[in-house]
Amino acid sequence: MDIAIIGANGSTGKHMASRILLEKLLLPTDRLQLVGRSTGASASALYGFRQDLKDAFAEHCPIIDIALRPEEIVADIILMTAGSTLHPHAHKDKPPPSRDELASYNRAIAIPYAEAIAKYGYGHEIVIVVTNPVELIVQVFADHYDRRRVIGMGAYQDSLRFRREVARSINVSREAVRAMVLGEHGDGIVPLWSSVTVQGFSESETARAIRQVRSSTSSVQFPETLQRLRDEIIQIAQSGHMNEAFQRFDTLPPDVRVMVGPFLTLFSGAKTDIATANATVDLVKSILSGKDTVIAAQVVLDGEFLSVSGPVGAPVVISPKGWDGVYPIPLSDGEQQLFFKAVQSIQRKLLLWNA
Ligand SMILES: NC(=O)c1ccc[n+]([C@@H]2O[C@H](COP(=O)([O-])OP(=O)(O)OC[C@H]3O[C@@H](n4cnc5c(N)ncnc54)[C@H](O)[C@@H]3O)[C@@H](O)[C@H]2O)c1
Repeated sequence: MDIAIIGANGSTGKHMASRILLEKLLLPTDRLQLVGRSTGASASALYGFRQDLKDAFAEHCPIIDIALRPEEIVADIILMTAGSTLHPHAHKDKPPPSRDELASYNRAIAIPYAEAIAKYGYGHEIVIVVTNPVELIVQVFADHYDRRRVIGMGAYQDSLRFRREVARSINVSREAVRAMVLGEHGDGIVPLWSSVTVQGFSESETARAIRQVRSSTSSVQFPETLQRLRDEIIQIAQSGHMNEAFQRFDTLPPDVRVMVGPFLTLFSGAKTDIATANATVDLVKSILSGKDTVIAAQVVLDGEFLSVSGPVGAPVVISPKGWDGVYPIPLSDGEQQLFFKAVQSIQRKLLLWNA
């Protein structure tokens, strides 16, 4: 089993590499490939990073290889995390960060990798996309390669966050909560309250707990609530009271915290790289386990879920072969409306970004 990390010199890539070695996911005969650019800082820094990894994990290190061209990638699982990231605009006169800003830059980075994997790869690689905007980059890879082997991380991580935030609000452990977030990894997230189950709670106890912590009575009202509460938090953060902003954040409803949490983290000047790397490696572990698992992830659909075509966060069954099919999870009317709105929003953006 070989794993390649495209963008290994970046902060998310580095955390992924270190966690993969820490968890001993690879045997000494397996290979971890660190992929960077032949120009720029990674051309030399990756050699130093490899040395640091060897130093840290000497006893159980796999072969660590460096690739500085897309066509040199050889791996069974490819983690795509190269690209520009959101920068905080923690200033009143500047607009909040937008995923749109990243699109054309990151699309141009992804295309040569997608082309090279299609041309030189084994044909069985699984590509996990972390780079944002995740729907666009998933589409880029699926345009060149088997769409069933391209999985975007956004909805997976949003679902983990949703589970954690629901658990925190109702005072149980995250492991006790099952829940999914579909739609867009961004403003068009669709938290599925109808999918929430809590271990040890009856249906009526779960419904009561949800009523107490949910942001809006219906999913359709969620975007408006999210916008209003995010604006409030931004205002507090922009006035320089970061501690107060995080304190107010803690009182927000769980579905709103899913979106505002990473936003506020970036706004504070920190990054979401550790959580993202951890979630990505968890997904790799799920794939390696060989068991069919249902997750939410960005995939390119061809009518399999609610007759939608194109990239969107959907419930899929993953296995070592990629995503085998969708899991037909029922959505409430409001959730379905929100989901279709997210699909339209993604498609509008893709038209713009691909023009
Ligand atoms: N899905 C999520 O929840 C999530 C969370 C965090 C970051 N991200 C995304 O992951 C990406 C990386 O984020 P980061 O914080 O690690 O950024 P970073 O700037 O720390 O790292 C990006 C790395 O990509 C490398 N790179 C640029 N062009 C390249 C190329 N052509 N080939 C190989 N490497 C190249 C850069 O040298 C850099 O090392 C961003 O697009 C970011 O938006 C997604």
